[in-house]
Amino acid sequence: MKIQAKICGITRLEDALSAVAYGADALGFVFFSGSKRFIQPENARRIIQNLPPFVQTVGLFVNESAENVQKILATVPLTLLQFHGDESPTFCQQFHRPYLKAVRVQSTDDMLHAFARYPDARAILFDAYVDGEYGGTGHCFDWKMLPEKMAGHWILSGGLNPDNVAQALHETGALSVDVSSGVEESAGVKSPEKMRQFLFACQSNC
Ligand SMILES: O=C(O)c1ccccc1N[C@@H]1O[C@H](COP(=O)(O)O)[C@@H](O)[C@H]1O
Repeated sequence: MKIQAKICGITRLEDALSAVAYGADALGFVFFSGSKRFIQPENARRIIQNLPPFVQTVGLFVNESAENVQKILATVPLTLLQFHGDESPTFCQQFHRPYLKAVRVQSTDDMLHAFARYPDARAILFDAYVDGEYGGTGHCFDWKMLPEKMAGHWILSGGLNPDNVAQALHETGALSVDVSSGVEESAGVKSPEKMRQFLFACQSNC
């Protein structure tokens, strides 16, 4: 099975085009003003307009107001929403768009409950729990916490990088991965070489 990979925290067109050239399936745009990777909606729109048509464009939100999410949706052609805060199922559903719900994992139960709580999510994304942070931390969680059987589609995230992604895929059996800080040169600036190595490791895992 082909591994699907998302590169998150895109802020520059050249990084987006490199990620796509190296085989990324999805690009993430962070609309959370508390992030070092925050992008203005107009800039995200300009980047997306220059992408080939079949690349998924993911808008990442953290406890944003519904009004602001709607405003961003009116400006930016997003194909998927990623809710990475404490959003309720009702909140996530109201936009009538496919969405991912992120869970910052502290236990196996957290993961199992997420599928029951967000039954209409396209996938549940498992990220590391870091006190006081919402994501993009570069920390892994203990992959041994992953349950034997998942109740739906899921995405492995948190602290992945070119050096550990092959091992992560091997140990967890994940079919989809998401990475942000592990393929950067500096916050919000991606490294073409790290993205190439990361995506090559994913493709070699088929
Ligand atoms: O990337 C961010 O800045 C960010 C901010 C707030 C919430 C989530 C964020 N990114 C997501 O975090 C995970 C893990 O990132 P990393 O690879 O450990 O740096 C990933 O799913 C990003 O989409």
